[in-house]
Amino acid sequence: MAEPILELTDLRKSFGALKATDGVSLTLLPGEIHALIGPNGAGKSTLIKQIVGEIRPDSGTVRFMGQGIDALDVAARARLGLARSFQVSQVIPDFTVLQNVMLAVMGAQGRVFRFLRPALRDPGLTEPAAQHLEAAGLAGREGVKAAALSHGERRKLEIAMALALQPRAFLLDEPMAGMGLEGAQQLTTLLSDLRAKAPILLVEHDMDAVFALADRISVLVYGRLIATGTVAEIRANPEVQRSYLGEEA
Ligand SMILES: Nc1ncnc2c1ncn2[C@@H]1O[C@H](COP(=O)(O)OP(=O)(O)OP(=O)(O)O)[C@@H](O)[C@H]1O
Repeated sequence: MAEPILELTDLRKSFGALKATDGVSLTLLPGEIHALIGPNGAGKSTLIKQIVGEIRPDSGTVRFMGQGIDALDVAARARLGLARSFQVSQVIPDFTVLQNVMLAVMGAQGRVFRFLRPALRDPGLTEPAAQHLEAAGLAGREGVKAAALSHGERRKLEIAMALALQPRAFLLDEPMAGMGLEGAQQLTTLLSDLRAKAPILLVEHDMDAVFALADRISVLVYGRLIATGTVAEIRANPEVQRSYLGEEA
């Protein structure tokens, strides 16, 4: 089997008496979408925060691209290529779509410009930014102010900005939240293509999207993984049915 891009081993995190993460081990393999599902309060966000470095686990390890990253802070993990999207958004509403992605490229290149205006004409920024916009399905919208984008287009802009980091893994926290049916379908297609660039750990409540996209699904309940498997395996798992899917499956 291919080496995992991301590997969690026996992670544990308690808040007082509450075990928010209770011995979680999982892998994210090259090219896959691995969905993490579970009821509200199961500990999905707490797990993501331990991966990106916002919360220190009480015990257990996180390895990324074959390297232990437990000692690294959020910025150092991001520089290694761990891209988290959709929860914290740094889109600048008054800047155009292209300019927003250019700023992301600038940040990723670690370049510092004395004056912003000439920098925003620099082909070293415009060209990669235009490519990321195309990959995110926003070609033709470069000159529009970010504030004027629809909700779905804004998600695409966030994907383009995440692509600027040249990520080795995407951590996506509820990308479908607030999307209409059509927007959710478009985003599903986009995410499906995105896995070729980097594998995706997808936290999502929209089960249509999860079943359409996931190569594997892990189910978290009260901080514990109760199952990991393919869509068919998870749908057929009686414990998952009882604990989470219920009538949705
Ligand atoms: N900083 C904190 N201090 C104390 N308790 C916390 C803290 N963060 C999370 N919790 C608790 O840990 C548990 C897991 O929360 P978490 O937000 O990770 O769940 P979740 O699966 O992401 O939920 P949702 O699907 O609603 O976003 C919850 O009971 C929550 O109240």
